[in-house]
Amino acid sequence: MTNLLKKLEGINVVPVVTLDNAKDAVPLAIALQAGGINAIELTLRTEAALDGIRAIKDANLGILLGVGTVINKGHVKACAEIGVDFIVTPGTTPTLIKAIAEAGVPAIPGISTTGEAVAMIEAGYDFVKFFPAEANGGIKALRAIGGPLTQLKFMPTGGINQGLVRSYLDVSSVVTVGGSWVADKGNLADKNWDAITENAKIAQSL
Ligand SMILES: O=C[C@H](O)COP(=O)(O)O
Ligand SMILES: CC(=O)C(=O)O
Repeated sequence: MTNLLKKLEGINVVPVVTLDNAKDAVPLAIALQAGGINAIELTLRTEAALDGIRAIKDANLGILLGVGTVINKGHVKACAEIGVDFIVTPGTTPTLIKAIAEAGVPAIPGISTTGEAVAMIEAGYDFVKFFPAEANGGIKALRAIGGPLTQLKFMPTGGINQGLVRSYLDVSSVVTVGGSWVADKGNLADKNWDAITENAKIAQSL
């Protein structure tokens, strides 16, 4: 997983996006890249998601292509077939982690407790998602969970906004944070790519 971690270092925020229209995927990815963010996490929460993910893959933009809300074997298989760069899970079960291992796709498994974090260390991971970060106690909880687990790096996600990013990035175990505000629903619906580029620039400057 170290490779993936290295690729995400220096990216302040991985935009988490739930697409309603697959046709928006490529212009969105280009808008993020124009703002200096070379990664995206598209969630598998809509019908449009897989077509959007395929469109970004086929466009060969060089953006780090992540897929979120991966919660079953079918999702993992689809990600492996498309050849995405990484999988993100909101939470992780033994069945799911086995499917991910068998598919051989890099992943950032979601955890919210110390026990789950230890289970991911057991499974061979050194980089996990802390989700839902703010609802789970935010930075205070993240520091407490990570305290004894010095080998673990984190991508906190959930409830993190522009004002909170810097304080998360200042935690030494945090590599990057996930958040939906960079490519928010309003700007996506309006196809306001310039506004999304501007949000990305701001996120990268924090
Ligand atoms: O499900 C929530 C997303 O992963 C992150 O969204 P949020 O940044 O709006 O909390
Ligand atoms: C929350 C998130 O990033 C996911 O659904 O995987």
